[in-house]
Amino acid sequence: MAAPAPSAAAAASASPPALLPSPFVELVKSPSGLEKVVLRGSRNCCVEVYLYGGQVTSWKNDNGEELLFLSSKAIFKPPKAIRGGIPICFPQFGTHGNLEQHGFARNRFWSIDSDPPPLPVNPAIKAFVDLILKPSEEDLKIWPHSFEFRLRVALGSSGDLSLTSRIRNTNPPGKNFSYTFAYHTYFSVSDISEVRVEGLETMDYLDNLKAKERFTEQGDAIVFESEVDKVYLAAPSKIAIIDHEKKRTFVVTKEGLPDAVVWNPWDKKAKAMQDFGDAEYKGMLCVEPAAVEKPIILKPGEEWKGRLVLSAVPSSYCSGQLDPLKVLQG
Ligand SMILES: O=P(O)(O)OC[C@H]1O[C@@H](O)[C@H](O)[C@@H](O)[C@@H]1O
Repeated sequence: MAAPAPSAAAAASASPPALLPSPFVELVKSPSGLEKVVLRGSRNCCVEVYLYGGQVTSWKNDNGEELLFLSSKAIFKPPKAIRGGIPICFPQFGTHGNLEQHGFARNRFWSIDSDPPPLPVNPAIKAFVDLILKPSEEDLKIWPHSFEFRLRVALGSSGDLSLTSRIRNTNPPGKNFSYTFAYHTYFSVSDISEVRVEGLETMDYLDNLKAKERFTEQGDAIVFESEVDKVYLAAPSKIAIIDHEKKRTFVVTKEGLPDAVVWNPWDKKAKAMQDFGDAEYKGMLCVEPAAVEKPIILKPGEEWKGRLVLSAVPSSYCSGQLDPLKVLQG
């Protein structure tokens, strides 16, 4: 049976500076009392990751502009997941199973992993941190599987943010497990009605607003005029979110994650959420690389890897000069 994951306080007291890989990485206490790791890049580029949820809550570019949405009403206290940033949905996405919505990884305390198994060296990485989550005795009662979930959060020298998840089945022989997963990424946008998403045209999707019924998207880029909650199936590895007003394009690159969820709660649902401002739906959009339709199955000893890379590039879409294909193909 796996040892329970240490609490945040235990993680902090067991975290001398040597646990952190470089001077660009710092463990600090936030005003809420929760601990977060701060990754610093060039100029004002910076990423913040809470040990609670293993959750990225902030990603700033060179100019110090925030690129992720974090609700002004977010609650930084268990058992609620933090509303915004990049919650990790594991071992269940949404209501695709019997566990609580989006699984439990997003409201557990993760630890700093000082000695992770090696990952391929990427010279473009400026700062990174490795976190780990193992199930507690309580977790094993609700999901009876032993696992090691390692998460590397890395800030590239050009300001790219990457999240690499490695999930290993540490059950005894013969005990497979299966799970669904998502990087529930909340992007900050200037005005949702000025945003379009490219890369999901003509894709099949399950509509969560219509009892998960399957439909096919039309041929145009996706724009937003009302509540959206769709799981696009077998989506391409690159998706572009074009913010006309900000003249900024987010490029989402995903590996090992076939699906992509697109969510905006719009006005009515926004009002119903305790930890979300009534008008905040106008300034956010979730595009979530995911594995939903086909659960991932791991045998004991097997490991799965799922990766997300985010970059924010200036877009000249307003002038019609940028070829959308170039954005999508990198
Ligand atoms: O409020 P939660 O549990 O964070 O979920 C927010 C939304 O997350 C999205 O990923 C789901 O598709 C939606 O159905 C859900 O409402």
